[in-house]
Amino acid sequence: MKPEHADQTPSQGFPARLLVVDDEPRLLSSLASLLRSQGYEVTEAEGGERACELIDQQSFDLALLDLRMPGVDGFEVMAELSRKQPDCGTIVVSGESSFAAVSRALRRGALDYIRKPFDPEELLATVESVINKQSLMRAHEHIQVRLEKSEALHRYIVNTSPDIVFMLDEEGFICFINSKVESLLGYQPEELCGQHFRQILDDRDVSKGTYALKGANITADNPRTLEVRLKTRGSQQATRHFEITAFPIDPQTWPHTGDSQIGATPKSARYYGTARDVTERKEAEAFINFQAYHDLLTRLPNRALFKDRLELAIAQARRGKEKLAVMFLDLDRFKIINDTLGHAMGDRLLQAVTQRLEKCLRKGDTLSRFGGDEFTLLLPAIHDNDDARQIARKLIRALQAPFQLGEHEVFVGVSIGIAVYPEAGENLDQLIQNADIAMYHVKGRGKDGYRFYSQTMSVDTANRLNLERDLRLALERDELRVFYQPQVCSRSNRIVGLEALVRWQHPERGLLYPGDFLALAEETKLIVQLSEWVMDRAFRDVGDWIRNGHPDLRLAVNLSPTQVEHPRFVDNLVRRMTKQHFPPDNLEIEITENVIMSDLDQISHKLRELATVGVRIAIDDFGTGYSSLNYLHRLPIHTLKVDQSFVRAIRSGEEGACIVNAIVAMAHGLKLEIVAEGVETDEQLSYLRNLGCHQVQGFFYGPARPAGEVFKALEERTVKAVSF
Ligand SMILES: Nc1nc2c(ncn2[C@@H]2O[C@@H]3COP(=O)(O)O[C@H]4[C@@H](O)[C@H](n5cnc6c(=O)[nH]c(N)nc65)O[C@@H]4COP(=O)(O)O[C@H]3[C@H]2O)c(=O)[nH]1
Repeated sequence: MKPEHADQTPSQGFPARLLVVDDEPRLLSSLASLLRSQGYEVTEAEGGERACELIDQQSFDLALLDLRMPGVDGFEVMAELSRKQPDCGTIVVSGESSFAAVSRALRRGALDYIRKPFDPEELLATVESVINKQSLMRAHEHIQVRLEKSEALHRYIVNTSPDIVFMLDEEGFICFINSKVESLLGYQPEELCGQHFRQILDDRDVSKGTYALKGANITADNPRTLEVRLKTRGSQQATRHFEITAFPIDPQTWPHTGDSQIGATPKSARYYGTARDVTERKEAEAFINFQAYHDLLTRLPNRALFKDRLELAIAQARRGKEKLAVMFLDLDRFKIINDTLGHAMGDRLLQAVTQRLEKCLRKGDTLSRFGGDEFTLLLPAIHDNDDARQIARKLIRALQAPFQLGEHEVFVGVSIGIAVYPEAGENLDQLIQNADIAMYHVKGRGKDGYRFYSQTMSVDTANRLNLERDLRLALERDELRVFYQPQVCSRSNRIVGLEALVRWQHPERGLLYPGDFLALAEETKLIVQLSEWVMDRAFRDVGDWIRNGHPDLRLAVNLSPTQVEHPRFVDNLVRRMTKQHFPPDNLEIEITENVIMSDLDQISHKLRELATVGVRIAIDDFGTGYSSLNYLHRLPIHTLKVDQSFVRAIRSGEEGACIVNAIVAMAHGLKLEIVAEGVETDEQLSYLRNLGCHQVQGFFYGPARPAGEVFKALEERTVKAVSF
C-alpha cells in the first residue's frame, strides 16, 4: 500500500514531513516541539516498534532516529525505512558516540549524525540542510527522468523517420546517422560514424556528391538538394537512389557542449540533413522513360528515339563535314511466318532477329524498331559508302542461317535501303524516306539485298503521293501498256521469244518505265494487281500470235517477289493461262536468284508444280544476286539470263567478260538455255556467238516496243540489227 501523502514533497511548497523516533518520551516531545516550531510537520514515535507501524501508514521526508532503543532499535528502523520509503532520509540523533556505531549508521544510509545532548540550533541547521539537499536531489532526478523521456522521444522520432537522418562535419565526415540506414542500405550506424560520406556514394556520383557540399551558399533557406545513388552494404553493384537535402547547422543554436546520447560526438557537426529513398520513383520514372523511347518487345530504341539520335548525328556530321548512313531494313517473309505460326512466334522471331542484328553493330550505332517488321539503323560518322556496304552485307549474312522457333525452322531475309548523308538527303525525314525508297527497290528486285539510294530512284514526296494516287487510277483507267522486246537467235536472226515489259502511259508525264514506278507499286502492294494485268494482256497478245502462225513463240514474263510468295501463286498463274487459252509450254517466267533463295523449300515446290504443267523457268539477272549454284541442279530451271552488266563488260574488256565465259560454260554443262541481256553492239554479239550463246536480247535488235510494232516484226520472220 502506498503511504498517505506519498506524492507531497517539500519542494512543491508542502512542509517537510518528519518522523521523530526515540524511546524516551521527554526527549521525544521536546525534539518534536522544537521542530514543529520551525513549521515542520512532525510525527512522533515512541520506540522502534511504533516507528515501523507509522512507516507503514504515512510518508516521510526525513526521520530523526535514536539508535539505541529497547526492542526494535534504530538500525532496524533504518532498514525498514530503506525498504519501504527509500526516498526518506535519516539523521541519527543518538547518545551512542562510538566510532563503530556512527560509521555503521552512515554506511546504512544515514545522512548525518547528531550527538545527544544536542544543540537545538545545530540540530535545526542540520535538518534544514538535509531537507534542502534532498529536494535538490529530487529535482535533479525529476529533470533526469524528463530528459531521458525527452531523449527517448527524439531518438524514437529520428530512428523511425522514413528517411536517413545524418550529420556531417565540415569535411563531410559522418558525425551522426540514424538507424534507418540499416534497413535501407544495410549498414550499422556505428560503422559509418567517423567515415567520410563519399564511402557510401556510388562511384558515378562521387564528384556530384562531394561538389554539392562545397557550394558556398548553403543556408537554412537555401538547402542543398541533390539526387545521388548510394551503395548498399556488401555488394558494390547494388545501389539505391536517394534525394538528399542538407542544411547548414547554425553554431548559435547548436548545443554543441556536452555529449548527446544520440550520436557519437557531433560537436563538430556542420551540416545536417535527410536522405530520402526515391528508388521506386526513379525506377518508375526510368521505366516510363524507357517505355516512351523504346520498343518493349525488342527493347530497341523506338521511332522517336531514333529520330532524336539521327537529328543529333546529322548536326554533328554537318559540323564535322562527315558522312553518316541511315539504313531501312524490312524483313522478308515475316508476314507469312507471323500469319502461319501466330503472333507469339512472330514476336519471338523479332527478338531473335534483333539479337543477331545487334551483334553486327558498333557501340555508337543505333538500331531501332520502326514498327512491325521494319528496323532502322543509324551509322554515324562513316568514311564512305563502303563502310555502310560492309555493314549491310554483314546484316544480310547474319540473318541467313535459319531461326529455330520451337519445332519450326524458319528463314527470313532482309531488304536494306541505304541513304547516305548528305548525298541522299540533308535532313532526318529525307534520309529516312530515301532509305525506305531504296529498300523498296531491293524488294522490287527479289529481296534479301541492299541498295543505296540514288536520285533516279524516286520522285519527291509530293510527287510520290500524286504518283501513288495516279498508279491506282492507272489500273482503272487502263493506262498501263505491255511492250515486248524480242529475244533473237543470233545465228538465224529469228525472233524466238518476247519479253513482256510493262510501261505506263501517264496522261501528263508521258511514257513511264518500270524504274519510275515499280518500287512504288511494290511498296503500295499494287504490284500484284499490276503484274497480273500485264500477264493477262501478254497472254492475250502473244496467245493470238502463237495461234496465228508462230506456234513456237516464247513469252517471257517478269514476276514480282510478292507475287511468287503468295501461297496461291501457282493456281493463280495456271487459272489465268487457262482463261486466256495460253499454252503453258510457250510461257517462261523470269525470277531472280534472290527470290529463289528467300525460301528455297517453298519456291522449289512451286516451281516444280509449274514445270509439271510445262511452264519454263528462267533465272533473271543471273550472277548478280545470291549466286548459290547449289540450287541450280535441284530446281527445274530451263534458262539462265546473263545480266546486262556482264555483257556490257565485253566491250570494255573488264573481268565481267570472263564471268560471261564462265556462265555460258556452266549453262552448257548443266544443259541450260542461255539468253544474254543488254546486247548493244556487234562486238558483244560476235563475242557471245563465239562462246556458243546464241539467244540474245538488247538494243542491238531493238528495245521493247508496243504489240502492233512487234507483230509486224514477227511477220517479217527475221529481225535485223536495229531494225525497229
Ligand atoms: N541498257 C540497256 N537496257 C536494255 C537493253 N535491252 C533491254 N534493256 C532493258 O533491260 C530491262 C530488262 O528487263 P529485266 O532485266 O527483266 O528488268 C525489268 C524487270 O525486272 C522489271 N519489269 C518490267 N516489266 C515488269 C512487269 O511487268 N512485272 C514485273 N514484276 N517486273 C517488270 O523492270 C525491269 C526494268 O525493265 P525495263 O525498264 O523495261 O528495262 C528492260 C529493258 O528495256 C540494252 O541493250 N541496253
